[in-house]
Amino acid sequence: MTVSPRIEVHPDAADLATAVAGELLSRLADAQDAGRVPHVGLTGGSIAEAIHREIARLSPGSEVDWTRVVVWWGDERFVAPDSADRNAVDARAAFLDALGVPAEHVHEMPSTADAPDVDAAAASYAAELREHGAGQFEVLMLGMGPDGHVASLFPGHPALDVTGQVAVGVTGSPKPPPERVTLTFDALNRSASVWFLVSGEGKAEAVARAHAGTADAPVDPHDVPAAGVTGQEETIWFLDRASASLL
Ligand SMILES: O=C1O[C@H](COP(=O)(O)O)[C@@H](O)[C@H](O)[C@H]1O
Repeated sequence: MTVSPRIEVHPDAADLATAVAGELLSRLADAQDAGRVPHVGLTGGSIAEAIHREIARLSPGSEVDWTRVVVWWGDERFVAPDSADRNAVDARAAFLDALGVPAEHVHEMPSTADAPDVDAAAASYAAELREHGAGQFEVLMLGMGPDGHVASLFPGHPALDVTGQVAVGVTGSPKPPPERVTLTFDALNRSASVWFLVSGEGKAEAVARAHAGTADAPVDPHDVPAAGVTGQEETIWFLDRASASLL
């Protein structure tokens, strides 16, 4: 069953970051109360960085036990492990290290130090994920680029058509760096909750295009890849006013 996406608009990027961080802490605490060890999918990008800082700030006032949280990524740049281009480098610096998430619970995608090429990196991450439910995260957070890309699935790119795989290597990404690893649509669509995190006027047109579909004429994910991802139980688009301005 597909559940209709919900749109939540916040005044600006700072409010959006605070709201998402607060909601995530509350979901994680609820999951732990219910006896689960929540698995969360992280993303990169400008608004994600602000959210990570808010998670670190708000966490001490929450009930979340970070030793019982497991983190994964929806996509990653295939570069050196300590490169500032890595999505994981920001997340580690902003909150994972400070909050004491155990190293064995932090599942980074392979870097150039871990795998010979993007295909090997994708195969290795897929195997790791398959041991843990192949991407059935409690919450999967995703950014969206101004071109509508999600994770590292870019409009018109062959990776969009990969099925029956959990992860795929990407070469020739239109946004640098060119080599990346991304979860496929199959895997991105397995999570209970999918949260899109989108801010800024530069994303307004892509947001409007992602939501322009109808039952008879759905948006083609080849044009707007973000439109091809939904959660099993909920899909929430967390927007600021600027990114929602063309809805
Ligand atoms: O390249 C990427 O871009 C998107 C969005 O980034 P933003 O800076 O435009 O917010 C991000 O979601 C993705 O994880 C990342 O690899």
